[in-house]
Amino acid sequence: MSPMSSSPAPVGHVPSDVHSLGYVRVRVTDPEAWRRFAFDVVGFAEGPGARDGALRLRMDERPYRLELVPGDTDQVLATGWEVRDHLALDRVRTALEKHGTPVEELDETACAARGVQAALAATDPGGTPLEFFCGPALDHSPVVTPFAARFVTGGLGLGHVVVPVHDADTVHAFYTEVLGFAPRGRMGVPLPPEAGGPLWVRFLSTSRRHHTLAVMGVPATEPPGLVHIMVEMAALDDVGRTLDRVAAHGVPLSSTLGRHTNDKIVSFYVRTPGGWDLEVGCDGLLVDEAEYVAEEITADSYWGHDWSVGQRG
Ligand SMILES: Cc1ccc(O)c(O)c1CC[C@@H]1C(=O)CC[C@]2(C)C(=O)CC[C@@H]12
Ligand SMILES: [Fe+2]
Repeated sequence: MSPMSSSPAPVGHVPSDVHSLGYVRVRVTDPEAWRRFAFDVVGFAEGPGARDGALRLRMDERPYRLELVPGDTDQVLATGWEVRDHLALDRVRTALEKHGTPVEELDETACAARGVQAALAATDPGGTPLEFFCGPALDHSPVVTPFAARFVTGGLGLGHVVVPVHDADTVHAFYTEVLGFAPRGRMGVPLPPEAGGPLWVRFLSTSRRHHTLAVMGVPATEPPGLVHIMVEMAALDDVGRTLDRVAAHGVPLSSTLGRHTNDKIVSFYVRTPGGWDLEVGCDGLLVDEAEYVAEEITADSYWGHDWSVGQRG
């Protein structure tokens, strides 16, 4: 490009080497319950290439976006952050090392098991296990989901993940200052007076998706280390039909349908067999970074999202 040409930064550009939430790997104690939940209730496609009894939930041209590994705890194994290429992966490694975060390079076997060219493993200051990877091997066969729902992924990644953290400020600083995530605002969740001040949820992203990560400040973290994972479907009818199947199968809801005030997503939350929630949504906002400022939302939703449904017997 000639030095005279001034091409504006693309709308929504966040200057981070982290491109998107590429995958999440979770250990699960009940793979059979997960099989029914994933394929008969939610309607993921089954992805190819799973090893050792793992389940691969496919949403798009990736062999999986969620990988469920059988084991004796329900626990997040890795949030998998995708970078553009091996050069970006090197820069991420340098940034982590400079910050003093130990980084481990995944060997060829581990990369082959994940279907990626190269990957690093680290742990964030809140204790969430991280992987950074580049070069995902694609599956070009048609994405045939059981109920014909289509998922919104692509450059926006799989959706978002919310993790519980003890020290939200330190974790927020790690993602913003070390990894270049853009702050996308916060919300204070009121607690009963005896519990002290509000519980803060802070939102972050590397793309036009309003948030790909949120950290929820809690007094103490414990497994599964996940509050929820959000997946976005292409149409309200996909979400509505999924809600019908949740009811038909008697799977417990954690929250009714509603529209969030920050990412504008219309979603509901359903309890997974892993003891954390899956948020199924549609109609997410595409942030224009040129216009955006980090805001504080003072209600989680414009309407709906009745969380008391999850507390009922
Ligand atoms: C507030 C909000 C905006 C966008 C989202 O995608 C989203 O998941 C939320 C809700 C975050 C948060 C939660 O996940 C656990 C239960 C919480 C703390 C509530 O009880 C209200 C806000 C909820
Ligand atoms: Fe969410």
